[in-house]
Amino acid sequence: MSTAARIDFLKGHGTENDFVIVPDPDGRLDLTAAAVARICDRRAGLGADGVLRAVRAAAHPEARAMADEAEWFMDYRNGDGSVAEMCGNGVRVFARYLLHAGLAEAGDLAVATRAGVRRVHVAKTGDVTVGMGRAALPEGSAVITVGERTWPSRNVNMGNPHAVAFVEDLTHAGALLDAPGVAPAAVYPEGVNVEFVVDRGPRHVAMRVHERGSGETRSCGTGACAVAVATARRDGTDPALTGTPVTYTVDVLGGTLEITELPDGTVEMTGPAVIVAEGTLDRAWLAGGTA
Ligand SMILES: N[C@@H](CCC[C@H](N)C(=O)O)C(=O)O
Repeated sequence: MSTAARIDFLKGHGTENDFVIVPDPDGRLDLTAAAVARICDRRAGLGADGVLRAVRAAAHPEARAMADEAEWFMDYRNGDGSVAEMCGNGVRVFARYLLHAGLAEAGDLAVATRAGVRRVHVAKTGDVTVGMGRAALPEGSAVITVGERTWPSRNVNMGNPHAVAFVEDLTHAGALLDAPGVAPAAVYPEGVNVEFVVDRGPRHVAMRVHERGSGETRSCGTGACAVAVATARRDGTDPALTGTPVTYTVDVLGGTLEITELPDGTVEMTGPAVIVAEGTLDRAWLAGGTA
């Protein structure tokens, strides 16, 4: 385990879904759930929706099997310290970080995640495109409740679980300070990210999200993919049936993402990813001290 007094970090965001990036190439850092929650605290810490620890795939037990395909593993944690399988905005920011740090060249690269290897196209500047893999549409659906209102939802898995509910007005989701009701809870034994969706125009929707482990965020990349997939089923534009790719523009509170589903069921996401700051964290503070 590394014992340096200071730990490097960077801060970045993708459509205002913000992350603290912790470079840990050799996997030496014992990044506990409590330490992640401390970093993500918006008052007493740096503030972020989640943490992206950058570890060489060969140095991480969960990623070693992917090391032939991807040099780097994105160890993603939610703001409360919990582990999640995948983060769509995170993987764009992660790729931007690799370029920024000189650890990868512009062009095509692969990133190992708990949901498998994701292929990313990243230019020197501008948007980043990620192959998000195949969406799964598991059996079972849940009813979402906020206050007096309820909606049926569509179960979409993008490596992580989503419940997509079409609503009349995004304000009906309320303040989203608490997680919406999801019943029956057994549909999502590991918890779920909940998206609320309204139409904005042809193949254009807007969403809000309450994320498992992070609360309401200003964007969720896997959530936007889940929304596009659910909307294509609703609209009858499912590429597996039409044989034609379909692209949805998904507005989130922090910007806009373009999501394309291909006839083979794979999903691509394009959107911004920026690094905004770099610094060091005090190890004693991270371990729970007040230093
Ligand atoms: N914001 C992310 C999703 C992060 C993980 C999620 N909260 C979960 O627990 O599944 C994204 O951009 O996809």
